Amino acid sequence: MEFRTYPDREMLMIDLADRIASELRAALAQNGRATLSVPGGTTPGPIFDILSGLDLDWANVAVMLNDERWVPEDSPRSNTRLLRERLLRDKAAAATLVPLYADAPRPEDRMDALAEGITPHLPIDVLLLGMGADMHTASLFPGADRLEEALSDDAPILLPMRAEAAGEPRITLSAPILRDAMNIHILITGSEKRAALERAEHLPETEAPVRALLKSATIHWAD
Ligand SMILES: O=C1O[C@H](COP(=O)(O)O)[C@@H](O)[C@H](O)[C@H]1O
Repeated sequence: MEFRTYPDREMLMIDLADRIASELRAALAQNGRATLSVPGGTTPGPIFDILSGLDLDWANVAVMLNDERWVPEDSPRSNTRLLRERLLRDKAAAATLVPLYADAPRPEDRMDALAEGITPHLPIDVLLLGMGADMHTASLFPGADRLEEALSDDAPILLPMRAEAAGEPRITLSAPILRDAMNIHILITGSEKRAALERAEHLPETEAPVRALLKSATIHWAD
């Protein structure tokens, strides 16, 4: 694990967006297409704003979420909504969104169809992860009902996930799919998350799910 500290959040967002763009360009040069997988939540918005204006062959980039809250797209809780509003606009409007939500009462009702849509876009070229202060990443929450299954090496691509801290039901990429990504970045801000990440290194994955991704990740932090 590599830990990068930035003088402030603005520098972090500019630098990391630039690094993500370079990695996407390298994947495009090598394969003619690239897959970018990103978190939702409150932290990555500024990176999305920067990326959306960068010159890149976006028409050959597939963008997907690491996880989604099972809420319709007009909900303020929808990660897909965040993606559409902050990333898939301007130059990045040409990218293809690989959906992680479909209109159905439960994630289980659409799991297979959504996984089928993801398969052609694997492995992920560039993975950006967030982390909660409870050490969850994607929707791999401590204490979640299907966490052990999602952490196992033979986990399916996608799993439904329910946890008290999660609020609504979730859908998430599993740990092996996330771990298979060519480039892995974890974006965290503030002292609480930094302390949580340092704790995670010494805890089992069931208590600190982010640990499942730490080995090959670069952590990007600013206060
Ligand atoms: O619920 C979620 O939380 C994490 C962390 O979000 P943040 O608001 O603390 O930045 C996020 O990475 C994940 O994608 C999201 O669904």
